[in-house]
This record gives sequence, C-alpha cells and structure tokens, in this order.
Amino acid sequence: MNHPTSLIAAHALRLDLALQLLQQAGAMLPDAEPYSEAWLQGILDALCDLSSKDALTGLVNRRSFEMALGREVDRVARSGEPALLLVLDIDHFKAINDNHGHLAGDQVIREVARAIGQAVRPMDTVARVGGEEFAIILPNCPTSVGVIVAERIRERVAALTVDVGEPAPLTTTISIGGAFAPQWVRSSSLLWTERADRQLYRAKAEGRNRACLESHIDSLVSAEEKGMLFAVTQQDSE
Ligand SMILES: Nc1nc2c(ncn2[C@@H]2O[C@H](COP(=O)(O)OP(=O)(O)OP(=O)(O)O)[C@@H](O)[C@H]2O)c(=O)[nH]1
Repeated sequence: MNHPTSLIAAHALRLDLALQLLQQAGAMLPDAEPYSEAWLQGILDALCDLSSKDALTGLVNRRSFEMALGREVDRVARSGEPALLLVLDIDHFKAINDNHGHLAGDQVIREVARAIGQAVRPMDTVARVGGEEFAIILPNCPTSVGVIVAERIRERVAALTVDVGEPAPLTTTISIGGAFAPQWVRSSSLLWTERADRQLYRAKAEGRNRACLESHIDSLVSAEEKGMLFAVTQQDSE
C-alpha cells in the first residue's frame, strides 16, 4: 500500500505535555533530530512504555498485565504448553502503613516488587495489579516447577529486610495463590484469574505466609470452559 509521504505537519503537533511527562518520569528521550520520523517514533514508544508501567515499582501495570494475560490464554490454547498464574498479596499491609507511615509502606512495596522480580525468569511477566497486590504470568511452567517457584518467591520476600530509616528494619511476608491454565482448552483471563484468586483466599485463610496452588487442573475445568472448547472445535471443523 502506498502512503502519502507527509500526512501531518510534525511541527504543528502539541507535544509539550507528552515531553513534560516523559521528562518527569525520567524516560530517555530519543536521540534523533527533533520532529523527524525517528524522533516521533521514539516519543510514541516512550509514551507506550510509560503507560504500561507502574510508577512506584517500575513493574508492568494492571492494564498491560491484562493484555499479557489475554495473549497467554490464546497461546496456551494453541500450543497446549502449561502456564501458571500467581497472585500475591502482602500480609497485614495495612498495619505497616498504620504503624510506620505511608512512605514506609511504599518502600516495602518497592522492595517486595524487586524481590519478586529477582525470583523469576526474564520471560515471566511480573505486574503490580493493586495497592499491595502483584500477579505473575509464568509461561511454559510445568506443575512440578510451579510449586518450587512459588515457594522460592515466598521465601525471598520473607527474608527481606527493609530499611525505612527506623532503628530496626521492617520485615514482611506474602500470601500466594496459583492456578495453571487448563491446557488445550480455550479458557478466559477472568476464569483463570478467579481460580488463582480462590487459592490466594485459601492461603490467607490457612494462616498467610504460604503458597496455595490449585491441583488436579483437568478435573477443575469448568462447564463454561468445556463449552468454549466445544465452540472452538465446532468452528475449526466448519
Ligand atoms: N503505602 C501504600 N499503601 C497502599 C497503597 N495502595 C494501597 N495501600 C494500602 O494497603 C492496605 C491494604 O490493606 P488490606 O486490603 O486491609 O489488607 P492487609 O492489611 O494487607 O491484610 P491481608 O491482605 O488480609 O493480609 C490499605 O490500608 C491501603 O490503604 C500504596 O500504593 N502505598
């Protein structure tokens, strides 16, 4: 397809606010002639990057996480590879805010985020999905490995000492819930998340500072998911 060479007058674009936002976030501005095609592309890329990140931790934010989860659901349905979704929540976090202040709470969130990031593979997507809630998508993660990874993350966080400028550093723990995507079944992000959330709820109810992963996933495929599988099979055979 032929594109007209110049559809826009680049200098007429009002980019002040966009540039201000990028500078304030400490983003690298493109090293190209201002208003050239390469420069504009660099600005757009930097804005996309900024809008997909959580400002406090630098992790993937909720919006971007949901997109990644949708892509993983599709990938699992196509490839049949096992994938694990973990949801994590800092235990009794309200007490940290109440006893040490909001800034100390923020510092704990940042350190927990860093510890989680260090405990997983680069191919895993770690996101901050709420105040003190995180989620991780682990593609290509067999059931036996999932349990080990979840436990490794829990131990890393439990071993953290967070310096918040008080005589003694703070320590904290997390509860983790996990669910595997049902293989060869076209599930949905929502159903997968609900399963992981149920396990997180269980981890909290059983005493916190623990990881609970759903077992026997085949028998837990819901009627709704079986319906989706049937719909796919029917469609494919047409
Ligand atoms: N410092 C700080 N606190 C936050 C942030 N977002 C949410 N919070 C606080 O996180 C706390 C979450 O508390 P709860 O949902 O009651 O849960 P909890 O105290 O962690 O208890 P359990 O989850 O049951 O172990 C609330 O007090 C929120 O105000 C944030 O960005 N920074």
